[in-house]
Order: sequence, then C-alpha cells, then structure tokens
Amino acid sequence: MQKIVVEGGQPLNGEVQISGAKNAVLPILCATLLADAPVEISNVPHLHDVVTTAKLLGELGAGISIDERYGMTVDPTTVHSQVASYELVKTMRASVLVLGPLLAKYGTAEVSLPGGCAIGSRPVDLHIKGMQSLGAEVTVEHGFIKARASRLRGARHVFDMVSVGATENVLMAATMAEGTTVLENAAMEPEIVDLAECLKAMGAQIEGAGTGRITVHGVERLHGGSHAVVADRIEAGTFLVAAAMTGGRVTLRRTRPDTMDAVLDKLTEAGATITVDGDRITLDMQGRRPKAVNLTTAPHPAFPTDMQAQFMAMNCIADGVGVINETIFENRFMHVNELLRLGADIRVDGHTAVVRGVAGLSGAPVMATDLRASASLILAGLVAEGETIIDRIYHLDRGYENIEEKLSGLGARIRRVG
Ligand SMILES: CC(=O)N[C@H]1[C@@H](OP(=O)(O)OP(=O)(O)OC[C@H]2O[C@@H](n3ccc(=O)[nH]c3=O)[C@H](O)[C@@H]2O)O[C@H](CO)[C@@H](O)[C@@H]1O
Ligand SMILES: C=C(OP(=O)(O)O)C(=O)O
Repeated sequence: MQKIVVEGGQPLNGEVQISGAKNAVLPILCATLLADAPVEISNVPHLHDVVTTAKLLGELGAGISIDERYGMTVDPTTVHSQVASYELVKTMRASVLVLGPLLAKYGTAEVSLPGGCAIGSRPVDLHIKGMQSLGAEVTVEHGFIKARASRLRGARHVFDMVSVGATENVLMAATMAEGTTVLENAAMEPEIVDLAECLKAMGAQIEGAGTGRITVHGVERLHGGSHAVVADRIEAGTFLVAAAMTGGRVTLRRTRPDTMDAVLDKLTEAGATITVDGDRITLDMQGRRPKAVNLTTAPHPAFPTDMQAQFMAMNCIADGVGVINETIFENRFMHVNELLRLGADIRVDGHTAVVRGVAGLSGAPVMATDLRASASLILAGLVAEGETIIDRIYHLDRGYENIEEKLSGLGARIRRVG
C-alpha cells in the first residue's frame, strides 16, 4: 500500500495553483443528469472521487469524455438506468446526490444508502424528507432509497437542520418540478452557489443560492451548457496553514478569497500577514511561530469543519492553548490520537479538544483515518523533526490533487512510496 513520507523542517516558499473544488464538482457532475444534451465542465480536479462519480454516471449509461485540460463532458442522453449501486455509493457518499436529478428527470430512482463513515453516522433523512415535500413517494428497502413521482411538484420546504448535501439534492430535484419551490434553512456554502450557477447555465431558474432561502421556478427541461468549477477553498486553506506552520511565505493562484473569510480571519489571528490581490492570496509568516487560536466549526459562513483537523495541527505547535469545538460531525477527532503519536498535547472532552502548543513534534509512523485527518498529518509532518510516514493515504487521494507535487514545489521534503 502506498504511503507518504514527510521530512520536517523546511519553511514553505513560492507559488501554487489551487484546483477546482471537490465538493462543488461532485454535485455538479450529478446535476448533468438533468440535461437533455451534453454538459461541459471545466476546472475539474484530478481526484479519486471524480473518477468514482464518472464511474457512477457511466453505470447509469451517461457518456463521459475527458480532455487533458481538466475538462469533462457528460452526455446524459444515453442514460438507461436509475439505480446507483452499493458498490460505488459505499466508497463515496456524495453518490447519493444522483437521487434528486434521477427522480426529477425520470420519475424514479433507486440509490443505495451510503451508510456512515469515520467522521460520523451521516444519515440522509433530510434528503428523503425534501423529496417527499416535492411529492415523491419514498421508501427504504433492502438498503436502497426507492423514490417515485410522475412529476415532482414545487413546494415550500423547511430543512430541519442545515445540510449541504440535502440542500443540493433537493435543489436539483426542484429545478424540474412543476411550479415554484422555496427552500428554507438552506445551506449557504459556496459550493451550493456554484451548483446553482451550473444549473442556471443549463436553463434552471434559481434565486437566492448562497442565502438561507432558495427559490426555484421549475422548468420542463434543462438543456446542455458549460460551467467552470469554483476554486477549492479547503485545498487553499490547507496550503495556507502549511505556510503558516512552517513560518514560510506562499502565494496561492486561482483562488476565491471571498469564500474563505472565516479561515483567513483565523490565520490572521494566528499571526500571519495575509494579502489578497484578485484571485491570489499571499500568506507571509516571516519565520514566526503561529499563535494558538480558538475555533468552533459551524455551517458557512462560519468556520468550516473541513478545516478543523488542519487548524488542530497548527495549534499543536503554536504558542499558547487553542480550544476547538466541532459542532458538525460527532466523530471528527480521529486525527487526535495520531497527532499524539507525534508528540502533541491534546485533551478531548466530547465535542471539544484543548490543544496545548508544544515546542516541537517528532516524526513517527501514523495512520490516516479520513480525508482531512490525512491532510493534518502531512501538515504536522512538515514541522516534525525527522520522518513522518503516513499510511492509508487513499483517503487523501479522494480530495487533494497532486498534494505531494504541489508541496514539493514549495520546498517541502515529501514523497510517495510503495
Ligand atoms: C461532498 C460534500 O460536499 N461533502 C461536504 C458536505 O457533506 P454533507 O453534505 O454530507 O454534510 P451535511 O451538511 O449534510 O452534514 C451536516 C450535518 O447534518 C447531518 N445530516 C445531514 C443530512 C441528513 O439527511 N441528515 C443529517 O442529520 C450530518 O450528519 C451532519 O451532522 O458538507 C460537510 C459539512 O460542511 C462537509 O464536511 C463535507 O465535506
Ligand atoms: C468530509 C468530506 O468529504 P465527504 O463528504 O465527501 O466525505 C471532506 O471533504 O472533508
């Protein structure tokens, strides 16, 4: 099995280009199922999850073509199946996002229940309730969500809690429903705005994406179109934390700074000088040690749960004590025990982790448990003395494009072995 080996001690310096967002491209690829002609998606990141989604769309019958310039064209006109198998859904829970498009377009969908994952139980009840509000008959049988509706009907739907995936699924379904849908307590993440932009390019009528109330006027059909995926704010944040932890100076190209307020504020609080120039973000730490920061994860625009593990790694070597509250997922502290193996001082009590900064970490073999946990271990490895060997990096390949090449380009000593 492949591993990543990091030798700590190099401050990062230089420029790096940020890829398209994993959490935007996955729903967008599912949304292409709604169209009645090919849809071209550009700025597609090379990620394992994108390959899995392409396989899923292919299984449904869609034609997929890929060009070298990070472009992907999905031709949904050949779709002949409305069944998403357990084999694919279990490896990537975002597969559940084909439910809304298939149901809206074909009046039927059978999608395997995704099950939980390392970070929490992750139910899909809110997705199901949303489809029921639009008039679908939904049952759960033999591990599958089975949904039917001759045509979905627009409705007012209030989400019980803020969910990115449920908002996306119901938004996609509503685009082809009869009449108007109003989604209240909708998630406001930038990836939802990007999905709505893509749907609009396909002819959907959507207002209010990026706010808590999204209004959708259903249309009879969606046509082909083209869309460029928004920059990955989590990848960008991960590189900024890497620069801050190593006392370096790094410029990110092709970012969307307006989607990153909470993360940029926390990095400034940690002592970094941040400069934004159009789509470029420069972080300069001038060799200083970061100051510990307190943070609480919450839905956008508050601090993202997908950056919690990386900031925990930074607090491990920061000056002072940082208190981290995780409010989104019930089990998203799996990286703690691995960071402890590197010499960190962290105490967990329920949803709170108290991190006391230590003068230095020491490299050791560690195991990645989930995507962002893997990133936090690389970050810790960049400052640890000696070698940190990270196992189970398949998690990392789900969501980071060429991370070791990008970090090497900034001067890190990192390599993939095995
Ligand atoms: C592919 C993708 O975009 N993944 C992101 C998406 O995941 P995902 O869309 O799965 O996350 P949600 O926003 O739905 O989850 C938020 C919370 O709602 C709960 N919940 C969700 C749905 C539901 O039907 N019932 C329910 O109880 C979840 O268990 C969790 O506690 O948003 C998360 C929160 O920003 C991010 O960490 C993930 O990276
Ligand atoms: C938790 C994440 O992804 P997913 O929802 O695909 O598991 C993530 O991107 O950090």
